[in-house]
Amino acid sequence: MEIDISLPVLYDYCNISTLEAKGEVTEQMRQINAKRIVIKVGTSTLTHSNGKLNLQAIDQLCYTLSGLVNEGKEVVLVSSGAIGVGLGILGLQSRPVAIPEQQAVASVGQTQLMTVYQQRFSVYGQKIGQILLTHDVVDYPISRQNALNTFENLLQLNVIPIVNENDAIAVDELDHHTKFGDNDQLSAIVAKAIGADLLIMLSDIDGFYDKNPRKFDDASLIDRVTEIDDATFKLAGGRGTKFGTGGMITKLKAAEIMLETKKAMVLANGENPSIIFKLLDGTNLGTLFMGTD
Ligand SMILES: Nc1ncnc2c1ncn2[C@@H]1O[C@H](COP(=O)(O)OP(=O)(O)O)[C@@H](O)[C@H]1O
Ligand SMILES: N[C@@H](CCC(=O)OP(=O)(O)O)C(=O)O
Repeated sequence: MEIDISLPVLYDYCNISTLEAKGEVTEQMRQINAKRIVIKVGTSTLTHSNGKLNLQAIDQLCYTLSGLVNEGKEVVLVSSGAIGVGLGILGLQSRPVAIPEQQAVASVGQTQLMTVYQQRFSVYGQKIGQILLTHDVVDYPISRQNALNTFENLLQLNVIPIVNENDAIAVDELDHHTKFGDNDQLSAIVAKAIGADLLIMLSDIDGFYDKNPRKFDDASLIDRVTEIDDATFKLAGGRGTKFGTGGMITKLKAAEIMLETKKAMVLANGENPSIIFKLLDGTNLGTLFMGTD
C-alpha cells in the first residue's frame, strides 16, 4: 500500500517540536501504560467557529491515531461533530429547535464526517469502521453483547472503530429512552464496556480549571484530580461554543465513570491532537483524573 508522506506529517512534527510541555514527565502516566485507549474529540476540536471543518486538527488526529495503532495500541475514536458539521454544510447558523430537523442535520453531518475520516485515515493506510450507538443498545444485554463483539473484532483486525451517538435516530420518549445526550459520557460508557485502560478527552481547553477560564481570567489549571465530589462539580461550568454540548459537567461525569472503574482519564487541548504521543510518554499535559489506589 502506498503511504503518502505529505503535508500533514510535516506540519505535525513542527507542531510537536514547538509545543510547550507544561510540566515534568509524570510517573502516573507512565504507570498507566495504556494498551486499549478511547479518544474522544468534541465538535469544538473538529470544526472552526464558522462551522467549517478544522482540517488541520482532523489530519493530525488521523495521523496520530494511525501511529498509535502501528505501535500496537488498540484505539477507539469517539467523535462528535455530526450536528456541527451538518449545520455548516446546510448553511444554518444555529441548531434547529425541532427534533426531526436536528436529526436531519446530524444525518448529513455524520456522512460528511465519515467521508473526511475515511479520506484522511486512508492516507496513513489505516482502516476504520463506524459504530453508531443508542442508549437502548447498551442497556439491553443481547444488543450490548453484539456491540461489544463488533468492537472486539474490529480491534483484532487493527481497525479503528469510530463511534458516535446515532443522532439521526435517538430520541427520548416517555417510556423509551434511546439518547445518551452527550458524547463525553458516551465515551466513558464505551471505555468501561470495552475495558479500556485510558480515556483521552480532547476539547477546546487545556484541561479542568478551578473555574471556567472563558469567564474568569484568574482561573488556574488543575493538574490532577483523584476524586470527584459535589465540590468538584461546583467548579465546572457550561459549554464553550455554540456547537459544544455539556461543557465541563459532562466531562466530570465521564471522569467519574473512569474513576469508579479504577481507570484513568486525561482532559487535554485537542488543538494539536499529536500531543497524545507526549501524553502517553508521560508528559504532564492537561488534567489527569486518576485515583490514588
Ligand atoms: N472549570 C472549567 N474548566 C475548563 N473549562 C470549563 C470549565 N467550566 C466550563 N468550561 C467550559 O467547557 C468548555 C468545553 O466543553 P464543550 O464546549 O462542551 O466542548 P467539547 O465540544 O470539546 O465537548 C470550555 O471551552 C469551557 O468554556
Ligand atoms: N452526537 C453529537 C455530539 C454531542 C456532543 O457531546 O458534542 P460535544 O460536546 O461537541 O462532544 C454530534 O455528533 O453532533
